[in-house]
Amino acid sequence: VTHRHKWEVNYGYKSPDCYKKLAITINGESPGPTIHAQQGDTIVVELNNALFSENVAVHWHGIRQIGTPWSDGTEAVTQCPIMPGDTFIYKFVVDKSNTMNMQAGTYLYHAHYGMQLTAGLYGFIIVSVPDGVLEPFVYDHDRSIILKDWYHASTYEQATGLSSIPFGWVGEPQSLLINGKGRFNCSLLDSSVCNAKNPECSPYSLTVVPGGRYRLRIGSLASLSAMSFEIEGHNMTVVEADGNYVEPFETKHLYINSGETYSVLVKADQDSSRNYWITANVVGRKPSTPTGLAIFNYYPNHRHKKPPTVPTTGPLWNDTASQLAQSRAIKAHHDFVHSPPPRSDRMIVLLNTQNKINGYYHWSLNNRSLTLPATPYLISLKQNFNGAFDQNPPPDSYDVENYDIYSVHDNVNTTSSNAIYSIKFNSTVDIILQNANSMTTGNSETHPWHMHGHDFWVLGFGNGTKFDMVNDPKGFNLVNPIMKNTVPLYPYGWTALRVRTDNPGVWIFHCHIEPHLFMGMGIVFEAGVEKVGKLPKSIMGCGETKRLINP
Ligand SMILES: O=C1O[C@H]([C@@H](O)CO)C(O)=C1O
Repeated sequence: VTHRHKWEVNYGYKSPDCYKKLAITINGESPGPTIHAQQGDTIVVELNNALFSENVAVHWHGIRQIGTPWSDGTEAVTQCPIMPGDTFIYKFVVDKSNTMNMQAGTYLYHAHYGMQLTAGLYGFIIVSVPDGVLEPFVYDHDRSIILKDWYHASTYEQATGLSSIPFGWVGEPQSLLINGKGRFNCSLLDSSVCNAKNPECSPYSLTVVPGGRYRLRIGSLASLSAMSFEIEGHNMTVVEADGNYVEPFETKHLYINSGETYSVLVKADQDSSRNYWITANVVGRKPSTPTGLAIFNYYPNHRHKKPPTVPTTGPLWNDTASQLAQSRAIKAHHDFVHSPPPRSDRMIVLLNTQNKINGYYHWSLNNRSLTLPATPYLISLKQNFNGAFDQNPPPDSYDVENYDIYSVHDNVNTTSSNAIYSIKFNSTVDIILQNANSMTTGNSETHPWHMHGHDFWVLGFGNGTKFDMVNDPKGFNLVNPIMKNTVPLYPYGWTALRVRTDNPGVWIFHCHIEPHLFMGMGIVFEAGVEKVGKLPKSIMGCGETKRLINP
């Protein structure tokens, strides 16, 4: 089955939290329309860029693009950006089987150009199982909630601040949006700018029937904030993470980072004469954003009847131990374990640092801060445009013995680079993400890392630098690790991943905090690019690819 969508991407004034702001919309909406499909279906999105002054590209987050690496939607990596006025057709399967698993589940889409995710270009992709296939859990109703943090400053000002001297950090968001709705305190502002009576910012209300069993799909496309999510008085049973079935576990708070999706089961089994708060709170960074609010509405109470209670503020923002405990509790469902290969062919250790290059703030991996080339890597590699990017590969590790991750370093050897890793096709690679102190004394931040084109096994998390995969594999879960596409790296800690490079193409692996990616926090790798079929002309038109279209 093929699902065809026509999207017009355009500017629009939106007031999701009552404050009127210039946003980037799809067919007039932010969040954009949800894409629904069954596993194995084909999605076609005909995207017209109606932004008169900027390019666009859209990434299908969690969809592996097996056989269609040019549809990954990553500007400068897999395609030239879509220019103003142009129409581009994305076409891909959700999800073709590879050697390991099929992927029914919960996915996302969002802009992958500049900071257009922050401007509001985001939404859900929901892939259901084929008819007759059973999932390892039951529910009566399927609902979804997308989380976002929201800024009032324009993303152009933010991007300019990030790339200026003095550095202008984006700061904490003004609001948290639940299904595109939040509430900013308008009392000090003119009603033409901030109107508390605007129906656009009435809270999202999820109506449930008493006794009903709900599958709630929760995804976050925050620009910055990790959040804890809670439904007052109701426990949640986690059953899916990033499109993979989880050994069920119960929790009161769900921690969710940007780029992650979860499905939880919730039973509407509480006192049905009232409504309950749904809350989202910032964790991982010191919050200065009010709680995001929505209503868990028991039918037949009025949808907007206020719960009689004070909204929950969630767990302490800096209770890293409980966030780590939840990450560790996520295991593959016992009937859906895809065991990782017992050993790897290569290990890449990535030291995450914040540093300055020529006075500008950057984020770097092993002293390389990613800059993107004018010609997309996928095309350069297929066409042997060797001059299009730096041909010296970045380092596989850093000075593990001597680098003190607990102190501030100048990292004076750091450079901006568009070099990439070349990894053997169909090999097994371990990636150790190693956190460190930022440029602020006593501070290390949480970074959600997202990989394109692959799910990886999450082998383990720890504090400090003692990951020691070779000598102490005891600390790693090789029995029932969950596969994910996005995983957190906690302050002063490490996260260990294993991945099979079984998807020919060029892929980015990056921090999903949009300003951090903007500041260079990612790596690009190539595997099996010689196996990629003929590239469509539609991805070309920029940099050195101009001569391919007009020889
Ligand atoms: O990249 C960042 O910069 C600021 C701060 O470190 C410097 O202002 C911050 O909190 C980040 O996450």
